[in-house]
Amino acid sequence: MMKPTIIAIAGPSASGKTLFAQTIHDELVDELGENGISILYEDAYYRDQSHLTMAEREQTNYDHPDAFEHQLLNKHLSSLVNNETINSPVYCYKTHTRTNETREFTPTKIILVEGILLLSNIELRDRFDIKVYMDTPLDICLIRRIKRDLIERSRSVESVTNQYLETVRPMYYQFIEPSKAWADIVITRGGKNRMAIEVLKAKIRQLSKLPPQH
Ligand SMILES: Nc1ncnc2c1ncn2[C@@H]1O[C@H](COP(=O)(O)OP(=O)(O)O)[C@@H](O)[C@H]1O
Ligand SMILES: O=c1ccn([C@@H]2O[C@H](COP(=O)(O)O)[C@@H](O)[C@H]2O)c(=O)[nH]1
Repeated sequence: MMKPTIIAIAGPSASGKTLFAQTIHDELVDELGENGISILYEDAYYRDQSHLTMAEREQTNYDHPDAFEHQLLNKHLSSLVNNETINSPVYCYKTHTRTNETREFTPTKIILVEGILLLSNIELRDRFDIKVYMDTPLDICLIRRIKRDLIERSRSVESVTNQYLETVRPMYYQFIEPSKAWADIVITRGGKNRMAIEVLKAKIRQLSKLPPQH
């Protein structure tokens, strides 16, 4: 099999990274066939915190690069580029730690990697063939995050807004926003930007036919 092409989709929390990646995946998966396209999540590489109490886990700064095991993600990306299967961790937002399961992840021609701090880390950055940044305004992200986290991540409005003020917003300005400078493509208006989806799909179709120029 040809060497996988790795596409990073970075940007603030609730900017639409997951929706954008999932839409591209779902609209191309049949066309690209078996081993065509898959999504890997940076969030899966949040550190295991099973040794901490729930109260301690709630104090973690999840928007600082140290919250992630980026070294393991980097090692896994290296394996995938060499067409080796990996076992990605599986993270649970409700318990704030990894589960006992892993996800067997077989390399595909196109691998979309999605996460907040992918472009802030130099080793990771070097792994990506295309770097995309979702440039959704922070107030829109906050509204979407409140709605999503209440339904999907068992949070209260108070916990989301406290976390936003204490860590999410300051870490955005310290690490995420500056990492936009590394992006090849900056996308406005979030995960439903139809033209951006079509442009990425066209590039992916082209890359799926050609051996990548590494
Ligand atoms: N352009 C958009 N319009 C409306 N809702 C959106 C849009 N983009 C994303 N969302 C919604 O906002 C929430 C956060 O999006 P998500 O893709 O999970 O963001 P991220 O992966 O960046 O954290 C989700 O509920 C998603 O469906
Ligand atoms: O245990 C956890 C782990 C992460 N978070 C928050 O999640 C977002 C990143 O995920 P997105 O899907 O990009 O929103 C990050 O901002 C963390 O604050 C968490 O709250 N708890």
